[in-house]
Amino acid sequence: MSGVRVRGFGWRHAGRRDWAVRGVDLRVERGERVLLLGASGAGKSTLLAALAGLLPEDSGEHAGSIEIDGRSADEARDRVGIVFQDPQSQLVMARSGDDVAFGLENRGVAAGQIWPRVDEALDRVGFPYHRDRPTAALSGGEQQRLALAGVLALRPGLLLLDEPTANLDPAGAALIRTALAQAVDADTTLILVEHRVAEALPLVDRVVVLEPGGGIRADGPPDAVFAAHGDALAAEGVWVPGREIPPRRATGPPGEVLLTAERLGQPPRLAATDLTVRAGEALAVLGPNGAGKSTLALLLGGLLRPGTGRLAASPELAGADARSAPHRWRAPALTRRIGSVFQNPEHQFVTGTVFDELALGPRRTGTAESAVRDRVTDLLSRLRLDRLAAANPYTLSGGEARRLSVATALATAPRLLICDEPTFGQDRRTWRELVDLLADRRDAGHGLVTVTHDAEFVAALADRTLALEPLDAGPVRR
Ligand SMILES: Nc1ncnc2c1ncn2[C@@H]1O[C@H](COP(=O)(O)OP(=O)(O)OP(=O)(O)O)[C@@H](O)[C@H]1O
Ligand SMILES: Nc1ncnc2c1ncn2[C@@H]1O[C@H](COP(=O)(O)OP(=O)(O)OP(=O)(O)O)[C@@H](O)[C@H]1O
Repeated sequence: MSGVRVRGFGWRHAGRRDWAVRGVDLRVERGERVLLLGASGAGKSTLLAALAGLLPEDSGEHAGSIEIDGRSADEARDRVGIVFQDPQSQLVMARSGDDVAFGLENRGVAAGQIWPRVDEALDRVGFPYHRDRPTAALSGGEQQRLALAGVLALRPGLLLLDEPTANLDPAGAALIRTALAQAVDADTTLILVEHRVAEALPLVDRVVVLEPGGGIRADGPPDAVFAAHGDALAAEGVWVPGREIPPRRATGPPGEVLLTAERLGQPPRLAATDLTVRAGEALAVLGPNGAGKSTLALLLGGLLRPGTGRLAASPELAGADARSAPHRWRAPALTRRIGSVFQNPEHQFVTGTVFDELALGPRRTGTAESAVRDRVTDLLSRLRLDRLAAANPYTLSGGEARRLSVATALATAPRLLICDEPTFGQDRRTWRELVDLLADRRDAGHGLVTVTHDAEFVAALADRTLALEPLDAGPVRR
């Protein structure tokens, strides 16, 4: 028997009342290519982790069974390759090439084959550096390419990918799709989780939709699934291809200047950049992986001291503060003036519950407790996080964690909000809710800077764009 057999499978994470997945029956034959869909929190990542044998018994309660090529998921681990939603959590070695080689060594690949396979995999994903590049000096998109190279090098029989192109620029995402199409041969089974359905469709021949709360909502060839269930799936949050997304343009002209950057740079991560940020305007920062977008976000957010050039806040943003450079402001003043959402939400949380995480900023800036409660309750409900108020932030799904990090930055009602990839990993419904929330802030006169690869987000919300040029890393030597 070959392929994947899931029978009555369920999993309830320790500490949670609700089952993350339940009653799932699924058969996937060897060589099939499946797109696994479902609303944020429907249990897609949990099911992938179960298939990869990565849900330890003591971390939750389990029902039903999983078999891969006739073996349990635990026993079949050497046939499976998985790329997690957060690629950084997967990188273990200090040097990029060693990270890919590590997996091959673990699986007993002959020594003479290891480095040729490492270099081939790095080429396939367009990794732009020599294999000695430190993993700590990679941008988000570069980390994602490396995590993919690590898995493709293994040539696994079952390939499990959780949002593998979410951090990539459009050219990088297209390259990865080509690499995947080549890697997935008749002997390889692919199960792909990807909210952006249109981009994933060329890679798959079947769509399986998880029903939040249990079971499978729809299963079959993509055209048939969307023809039969398109309206219902769109209403539940699935990105059904071909549906219009109404834009949210600014309702008035931009207001006062909040920040001015002149020749602002951070060699070698960001070349000298000029820009102004205004109140009542949504500015989108675009550019290829590694161009310095996240570095610019940290600089504008006052979280990194400028390497070169100058960054100054206007009196409109700095108030009576004599210091105009945001990195010189004390923490409470900075939090009130500028909110930052990092690229990796899971590195940002500091308290034990979702509620406390949201309350932290307002409490630190001296807001009265009753006002804190009102504000937190409002954000929880707008971002569909109410049922998770008591959950530990580190146990959230990818999409839930992303929404929490945006809500956290908004909780102090800062005049300026800087977001690094705010919409990554969102289903269509939560994406819309995030866009509306950010648009409301802009229309209320707040400034908004977003770093993004999300073309739909730019089309829906951005009033102005700034495209960073690629940094010239020179030709790659392997
Ligand atoms: N380690 C954990 N401990 C407790 N609960 C968890 C844990 N991991 C996930 N959950 C919960 O299980 C549910 C399913 O999460 P999962 O990550 O599988 O969803 P998902 O469909 O992949 O969502 P997304 O599209 O947002 O990434 C969510 O409600 C989440 O909060
Ligand atoms: N700690 C670091 N030390 C040295 N170089 C770094 C460090 N972090 C990132 N870099 C490099 O700086 C450049 C800019 O990184 P940054 O994360 O700002 O890019 P980005 O445009 O946000 O990329 P992505 O779209 O992939 O997220 C990249 O070439 C990256 O390899």
